[in-house]
Amino acid sequence: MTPSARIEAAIAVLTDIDARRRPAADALKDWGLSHRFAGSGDRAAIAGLAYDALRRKASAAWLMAAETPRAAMIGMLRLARELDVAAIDRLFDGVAHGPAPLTDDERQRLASTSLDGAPPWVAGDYPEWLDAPLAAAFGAERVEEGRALAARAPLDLRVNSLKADRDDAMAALAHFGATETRWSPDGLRIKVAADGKSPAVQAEPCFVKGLIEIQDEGSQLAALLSGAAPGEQVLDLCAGGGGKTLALAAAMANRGQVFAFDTDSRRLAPIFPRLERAGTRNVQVRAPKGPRDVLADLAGHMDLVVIDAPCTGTGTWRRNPDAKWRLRPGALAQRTEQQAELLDQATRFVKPGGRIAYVTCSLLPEENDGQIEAFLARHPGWRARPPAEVAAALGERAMLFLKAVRTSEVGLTMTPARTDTDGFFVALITREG
Ligand SMILES: C[S@@+](CC[C@H](N)C(=O)[O-])C[C@H]1O[C@@H](n2cnc3c(N)ncnc32)[C@H](O)[C@@H]1O
Repeated sequence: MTPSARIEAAIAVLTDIDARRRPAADALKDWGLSHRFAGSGDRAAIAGLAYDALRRKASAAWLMAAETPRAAMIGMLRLARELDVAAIDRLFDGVAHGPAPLTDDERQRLASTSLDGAPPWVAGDYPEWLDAPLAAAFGAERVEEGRALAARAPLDLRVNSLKADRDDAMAALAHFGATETRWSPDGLRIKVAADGKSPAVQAEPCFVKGLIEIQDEGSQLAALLSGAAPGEQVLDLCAGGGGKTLALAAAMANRGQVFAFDTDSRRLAPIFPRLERAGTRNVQVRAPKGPRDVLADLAGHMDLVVIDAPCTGTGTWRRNPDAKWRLRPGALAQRTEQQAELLDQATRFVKPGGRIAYVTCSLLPEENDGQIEAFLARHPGWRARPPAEVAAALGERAMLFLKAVRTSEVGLTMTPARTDTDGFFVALITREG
C-alpha cells in the first residue's frame, strides 16, 4: 500500500470507531479481515496512524476547527509527526485509494501549530469532564501531564530475577537496543519504532525461557514498593493475568507464599502458563469456585494484601489512547465503589502489624488519595505509611524517585510526565499491631 492509501485506511478505521463507539483494536481487526491483501507492515502502519490520531484527537480538532476523522488525521500529522504543509499535501494527493486533496481552508489551518488559547483539556488532549479531577491532582501542570499521556509508550520488560540477571538479559536483547530503566532495578526498555510497531520480544528465546516478562516500569515499581519480602505471606487479591503476582514472587526469591485470587477466572487463566515459564514455586492460585469462600483460611494470616484495584486506567492512556475518549462518569463512580469495597474486604486477611498495598493505574484523586483518606476515616487502627517510607524500597534511587513523583500524606503517584512510566498510585496502609 502507498503511504496515502494507509492514511485513507486509517481514516476509515477512525470513522468506524466514531460511528460504532467501539474499541480501536476491534475496528482495526475488522479492517484487516476485510482487506486481506494488506501486509503486516501496512497493518502496523495503519494502526500507528489511527492510535496517534486518537492520542491527539482534541488538539487536532482544535487546530483544524473540525471534529472529523479526516481532521484528526491531518492535525495529528502536523502536531505529532511534525510534517510540514508540503509533506501533508503530498500525502493528500487525491490519487486512487488515497484521501482527497487538502482544501485551501485546511492548508491555511496547517500554517500554524500553536495551541495558544486552547483550554487545558484541548492542549492536554483529555476529555473535558476530567479537567476538574486532573486540576485537583496536578493544578496548572495538568496540561503537561495530559501531553505526556498522549505520547507513545516504550516497551518495558521486567527481568525475572529468579532466572536471570539484568546485564545478561540486556545483552540478549542488544539487537533491539534494550537499555536499563531509570527506576526499576529489574527493568529494561526498548524504544518503539516510528511506525508504532513493537518488536516481537515474545518470539525471543529469553522470553520463551522465562527470563523476561512484558511489564511497564510503573507496574514493576508498584509491586516493588509493596515491600514483599522473602518468607512473607502475601495475598494478591486482584491478580488478573498475574503481572504483579510474578513480580512479587520474584521479589520474594520464591520464599514464603503468594496467594493469587481474582473474581474473574477468565482473567486469571493466563497466570498458569506465565507462572510455569517464570519458574515460580511459591504461588498458589485460588480461582473462584461459585459461592464458596476460597480465601477463608487466609483470614488474619497475611503480612501483605496487594489490591491492584480495578480502575479507570487513566494512567495507561499512552497504551490505550481510545479508552480516554470512551470513559464516562458512570464508570468512574462504579470503580470508586468497587475500590472502597475491596479495601474493606482486604482488612479481614491482614494480621496485626501487617499491611495493604493499594495500587491503581489511575491519576484521578477519587480513586487514589481520596479512597485512602475515606478508608482511614472508616477504619480506626490503620495508618498510611508516609511516601518517604514507601519509596525506601528503591534503595539508593529512593530520594530522586521521591522528588519525581507526586506525593500526598497517604500515597505517591507516578506519571509519564514525572517518572516516564505509566501512571500509577501506590499507598501502603498498616494495621496497628
Ligand atoms: C488492574 S486489574 C489487575 C491486573 C493484575 N494485577 C496484573 O498486574 O496483571 C484488576 C483486576 O481486579 C479484578 N477484580 C475486580 N473486582 C474484584 C474483587 N471484588 N475481588 C477480586 N478481584 C476483583 C478484575 O477482574 C481485574 O482482573
